[in-house]
Amino acid sequence: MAVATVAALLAALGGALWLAARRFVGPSVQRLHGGGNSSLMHGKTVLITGANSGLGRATAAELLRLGARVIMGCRDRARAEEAAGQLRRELREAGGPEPGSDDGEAGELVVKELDLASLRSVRAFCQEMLQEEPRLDVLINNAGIFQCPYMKTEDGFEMQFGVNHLGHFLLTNLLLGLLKSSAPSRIVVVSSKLYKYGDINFEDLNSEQSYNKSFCYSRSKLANILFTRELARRLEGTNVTVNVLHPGIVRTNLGRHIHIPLLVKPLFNLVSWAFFKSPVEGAQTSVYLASSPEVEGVSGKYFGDCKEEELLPKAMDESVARKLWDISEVMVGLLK
Ligand SMILES: NC(=O)C1=CN([C@@H]2O[C@H](COP(=O)(O)OP(=O)(O)OC[C@H]3O[C@@H](n4cnc5c(N)ncnc54)[C@H](OP(=O)(O)O)[C@@H]3O)[C@@H](O)[C@H]2O)C=CC1
Ligand SMILES: CC1=C(/C=C/C(C)=C/C=C/C(C)=C/C=O)C(C)(C)CCC1
Repeated sequence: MAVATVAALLAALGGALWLAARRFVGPSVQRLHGGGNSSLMHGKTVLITGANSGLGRATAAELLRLGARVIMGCRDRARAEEAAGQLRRELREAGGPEPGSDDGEAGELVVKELDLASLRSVRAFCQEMLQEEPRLDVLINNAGIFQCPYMKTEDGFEMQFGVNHLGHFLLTNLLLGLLKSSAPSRIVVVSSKLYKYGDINFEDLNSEQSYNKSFCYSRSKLANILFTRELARRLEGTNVTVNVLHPGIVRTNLGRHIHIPLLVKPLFNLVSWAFFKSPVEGAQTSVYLASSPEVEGVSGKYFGDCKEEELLPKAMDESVARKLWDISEVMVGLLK
């Protein structure tokens, strides 16, 4: 018994040391696209949804560093202003471009209110964008909600499908004119590998007959991919590209609806610290698709770790993609 306890303690200690070594010895951040060019995004305006937290915040930081003017589309103004203040401080400390300096609008951060769970908010946001912004070079559909209890959006849609797919569907459609007039321009969609476990069950898109929070998340992420592929088809010849990505597993606030007993939480934190990507690491594919000359003209593709990846046949089904587009148009009121 005593031998078994000592062996278990030694194994735990060894494991902890190995994890610590893995964190501290390896490179701190891998910028997979070698993004050291601090003027790559000068003169470009980028809109990022959900930019106050996690991947969106890290994507904003990286694109600011590359000289972009970044609009943060966020549902909570106070949280967004706090994140914007931190991002401005970090940029100053890193010696990046000062807003209002000779670099013009390089490094400028603008906060605008956008609640993707409200079609009214999406419409008001887009109206403000069209009135105030002369151009939009990159739209990053990043905001997301993961495995929440059954909830409905203001317009009566199941929350994960409503925010992750429908809100972004309306947003993108209402901004397409601005993106086209700013071409060459790009749309980047943040999906997840978990799309593999989803299906588009057209007969119950609001999950009123049954609700499974994992399935509904996966379905919304499959919808992101089908949307991207159908939009790429519709945008052929316009010089507006659209690509979709999975970021890997990343240490963010996305797991806020997962209940973990208090006593087990430290173990989860240790595991995520050791094995999950940091937000900056997770943001690299978004930044790559938003800025790299390597993907100029590339459209309708799926990426992970800055490389194109294959999709399951269900994510490439053109008839499902078209049907989802048509139904989404009706759901968000673009077509009566
Ligand atoms: N983290 C991961 O391992 C993975 C993440 N992803 C995807 O990455 C994207 C970013 O998530 P991540 O950074 O991890 O998670 P976070 O929870 O840290 O960030 C999500 C962002 O989305 C915003 N958001 C949520 N609901 C709404 C809404 N109704 N209107 C506007 N904004 C909203 C949040 O705002 P607020 O702070 O106000 O809640 C927050 O800014 C998501 O699309 C997610 O599905 C995909 C695969 C893996
Ligand atoms: C680590 C960790 C958590 C787990 C989060 C997870 C497991 C999120 C996974 C998200 C994925 C994989 C999304 C894919 O699209 C909790 C529960 C918040 C508690 C604190 C530490």
